[in-house]
Amino acid sequence: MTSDKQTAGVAAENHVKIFDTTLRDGEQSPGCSMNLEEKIQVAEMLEAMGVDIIEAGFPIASNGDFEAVREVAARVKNSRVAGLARATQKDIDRAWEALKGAEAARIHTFLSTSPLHMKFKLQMEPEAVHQAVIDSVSYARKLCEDVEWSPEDGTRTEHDFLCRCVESAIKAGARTINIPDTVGYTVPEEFHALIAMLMNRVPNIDQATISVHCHNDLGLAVANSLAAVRAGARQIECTINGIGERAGNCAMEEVVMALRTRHDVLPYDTRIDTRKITPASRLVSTITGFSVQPNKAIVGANAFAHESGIHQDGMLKNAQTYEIMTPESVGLTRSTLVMGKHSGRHAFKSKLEELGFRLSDNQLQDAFVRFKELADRKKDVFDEDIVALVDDAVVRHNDHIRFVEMSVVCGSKGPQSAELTLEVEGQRKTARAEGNGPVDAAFEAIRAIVPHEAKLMLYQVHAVTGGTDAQAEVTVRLEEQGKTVNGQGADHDTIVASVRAYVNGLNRMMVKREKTAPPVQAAE
Ligand SMILES: CC(=O)SCCNC(=O)CCNC(=O)[C@H](O)C(C)(C)COP(=O)(O)OP(=O)(O)OC[C@H]1O[C@@H](n2cnc3c(N)ncnc32)[C@H](O)[C@@H]1OP(=O)(O)O
Ligand SMILES: CC(C)C(=O)C(=O)O
Ligand SMILES: [Mg+2]
Repeated sequence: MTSDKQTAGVAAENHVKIFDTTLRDGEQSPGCSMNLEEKIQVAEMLEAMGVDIIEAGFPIASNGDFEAVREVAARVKNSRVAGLARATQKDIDRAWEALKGAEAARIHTFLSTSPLHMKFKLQMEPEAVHQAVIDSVSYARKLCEDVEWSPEDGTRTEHDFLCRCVESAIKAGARTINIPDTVGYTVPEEFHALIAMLMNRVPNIDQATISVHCHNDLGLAVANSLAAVRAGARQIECTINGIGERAGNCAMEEVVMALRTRHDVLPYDTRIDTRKITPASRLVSTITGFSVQPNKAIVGANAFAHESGIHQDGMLKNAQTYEIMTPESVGLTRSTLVMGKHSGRHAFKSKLEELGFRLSDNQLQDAFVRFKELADRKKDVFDEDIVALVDDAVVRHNDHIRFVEMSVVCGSKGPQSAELTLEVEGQRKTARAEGNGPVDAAFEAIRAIVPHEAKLMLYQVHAVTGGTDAQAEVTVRLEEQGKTVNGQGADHDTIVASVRAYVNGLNRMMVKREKTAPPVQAAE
């Protein structure tokens, strides 16, 4: 390990460390999967935002997770990189193996402490759990100077036992004690009291930073995290767009903007460059296929939109009448370049930068070709069109299966049919199929070209802008042997967008199959 960084040890009085777990808990969202390249893109964005600690994955879980943690650890220089491990030597060894190349690393080890989890899940007596906490933290500390320990299901743990485990974990060398509300059960007053209780009762608590990790099952993850900070917590675990297990985790954009906007009553600072919030949200939504609900705080499409007359009147007179923060403060810039069929590559690139995208040359080229095609067909090309189109180009990068062309016969007479050409591992294949409507026929044609077991669980169409020439954005969810993935596609033709989305889902399923291949077992 290299030198101690600002992120190790006890936090400065009013500084709240941001521990982002988009790449670990976020990736545990049903339907979510990121490949290595995508994880690196997200990690680089998090580093650029000023995230203190990036939890890059759970290295024992799969070879894909191990490689992702190792690559992120090797590349990221300005944030600490953490890897998750259960309370076993093989998990901790595997995490350290992935992390040891990092400029600043953290092993995050956890063990359930609630009666319910100990009895039914771990099938361990409390004494054995307590001993395992000491053993796992001590072992991790032999490898890495920065160790975080979490009592899983902390908010449903008996207080005496929680205090005892926390004290022992600190004695064993944990520098951060993270209190997870694993099932999103607590409420702000109760969580505040729990953190205050730990601050008062655990004798060596001042040797560690208290962290919190809140889930959103009751929609309280952000409120609970803020209550904990008021009680003395100085690290918040969160994810971009609040993605994560079940209803998700505390949303980074919300908690950071709450601290910034209400600094008068919450006088705590983070290192986050809030102008990177919108691009980060877009990147994560594109990569995971999880669209952001329009009324989502901070990053939803409507978060800064004003439609009713009285509000618009107020906004024209003084924006503060209806805006408690500026769109610019979260990186939402008002458009300066109007795009159309006469726009060139330079303007397109500038527009993408204005919208917060950073594309490789190949992605830029793909997106530009599609932009020109769209501009030829569509009178007004809005920012939303460009976002949808670029999302599509980014998503499709490195695909094994690619859409080439398609024609459909549809209408009320039937039978509806589709003739589709895909490129599979570089080879063109064509199939014709009939179906119950053109989308069904097109999906049948995909199944004929790429036979697979996955079932279509969800099919959703959304118009990117108004007007009959609007682009369609389609989301599908596929399920195969209990594993789910989301696929997204955009096109001015709804059926083509549907095929793009389905093909994207199949590509993601291939990544998921690779990632869930049995992990290489480290020696016990
Ligand atoms: C609250 C959270 O977010 S925890 C993190 C959740 N994330 C994940 O689970 C990531 C994906 N998971 C996986 O890939 C797999 O579950 C693996 C590779 C981690 C483990 O796979 P398997 O060895 O097949 O075990 P499986 O998942 O079926 O069961 C979990 C085992 O870990 C044990 N376990 C759970 N938590 C812990 C812990 N913190 N420390 C030690 N053991 C634990 C369980 O008791 C169970 O043990 P058992 O097999 O003796 O009954
Ligand atoms: C691993 C732990 C911190 C977790 O994700 C949870 O308890 O929710
Ligand atoms: Mg969690």
